[in-house]
Amino acid sequence: MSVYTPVSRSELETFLNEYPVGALTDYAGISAGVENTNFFVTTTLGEFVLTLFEHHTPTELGYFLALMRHWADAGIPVARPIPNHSGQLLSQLKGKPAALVVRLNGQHIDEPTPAQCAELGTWLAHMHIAGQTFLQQRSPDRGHEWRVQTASRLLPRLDTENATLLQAEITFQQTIPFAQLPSGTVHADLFRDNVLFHDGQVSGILDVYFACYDSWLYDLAIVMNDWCCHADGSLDNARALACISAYQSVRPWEPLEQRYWLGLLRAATLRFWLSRLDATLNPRTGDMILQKDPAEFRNKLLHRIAAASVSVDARRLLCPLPVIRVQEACENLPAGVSITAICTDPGALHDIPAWARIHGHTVLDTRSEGREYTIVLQTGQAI
Ligand SMILES: Nc1ncnc2c1ncn2[C@@H]1O[C@H](COP(=O)(O)OP(=O)(O)OP(=O)(O)O)[C@@H](O)[C@H]1O
Ligand SMILES: N[C@@H](CCO)C(=O)O
Repeated sequence: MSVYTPVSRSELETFLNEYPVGALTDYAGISAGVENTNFFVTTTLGEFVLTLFEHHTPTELGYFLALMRHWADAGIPVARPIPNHSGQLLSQLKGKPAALVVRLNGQHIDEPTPAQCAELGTWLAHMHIAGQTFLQQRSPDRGHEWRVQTASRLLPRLDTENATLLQAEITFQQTIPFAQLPSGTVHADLFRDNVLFHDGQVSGILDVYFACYDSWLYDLAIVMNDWCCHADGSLDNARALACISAYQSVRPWEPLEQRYWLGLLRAATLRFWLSRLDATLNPRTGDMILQKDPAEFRNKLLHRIAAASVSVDARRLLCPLPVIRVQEACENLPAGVSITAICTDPGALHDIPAWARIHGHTVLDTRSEGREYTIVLQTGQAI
């Protein structure tokens, strides 16, 4: 992260006196990350990471530290928190809640291979399964409700193009039944900068501070959008397939997950577009603040939308064919695909939406321009 709260050497020495970690030899602020203040700490007995939590409550932190211990006990390579002399995992420094964890070996990977994406997909599925025996639950702090509220707060500050995109995406997101999707404890922020690799294996899963109870596949979508993309934001099929297959070899998807996968990929891009936009428009103060680019996720969202779009051009066909053409085009489509039907028959403005509603799809827009009629639908279930 960025260092929001500076810590002097003598303050750190006093803090470390409460831990069985020996005497301080060196420490340095970590510039990666955006949420908390982190330091690498070297003592006479080992290497550690000190985190000062910038906005979480002690209750939430109790959840995160207990989860780290739970996942570590289950063999997941997360950093194990160190108890102080009183047996507490959570302490205080500079008036902020603070914790000391073991520093893990390994390096971040900028350009993962399909094999590394598969390795990560496997670990993510194991984390989801291990999470089933973790009995505490925490609501998502960047979940659907947050996305809707944040969008409405930021919309007036966006230019027309971005505002139109954001508004349309929020409308689409309302069609996803988030509460019905198979859910459990998820990491919710498993980007490349939160994973360490050593000798081709995952050696560290870091930064569980967005972990919560949410849709498992949304967690995989977050991974996919960071690990399996080309520079332009489009998905790299080889990496995406490797990651999904490895995940499913441990935990196969349920039918509802198959159906809403495309929508969850979009939800996961929207989440990070919004959080980065928010951080840009409402910056926090501190030293070494790292600001991540919102446009990266706006572009990813555009690619996910385009990948989930079908256009039906029925302009040369006669009434009542537009509905049949839409039906044909939609055959076997999963939910979350947007269908734009263009026709010259004014009856299509009524017939296509009526057909769509019967089949559980959502009509996003109907408009007419001269003698051309456009209907935009969102599939809500396999047709
Ligand atoms: N236990 C650890 N072992 C090794 N390196 C670590 C450890 N914890 C953190 N780091 C390093 O510090 C960086 C920042 O940590 P972390 O991701 O937890 O910060 P954050 O501010 O919460 O970040 P984010 O922006 O990802 O939410 C990591 O990317 C990693 O390089
Ligand atoms: N991983 C996030 C930052 C922390 O939530 C991002 O890249 O925007």
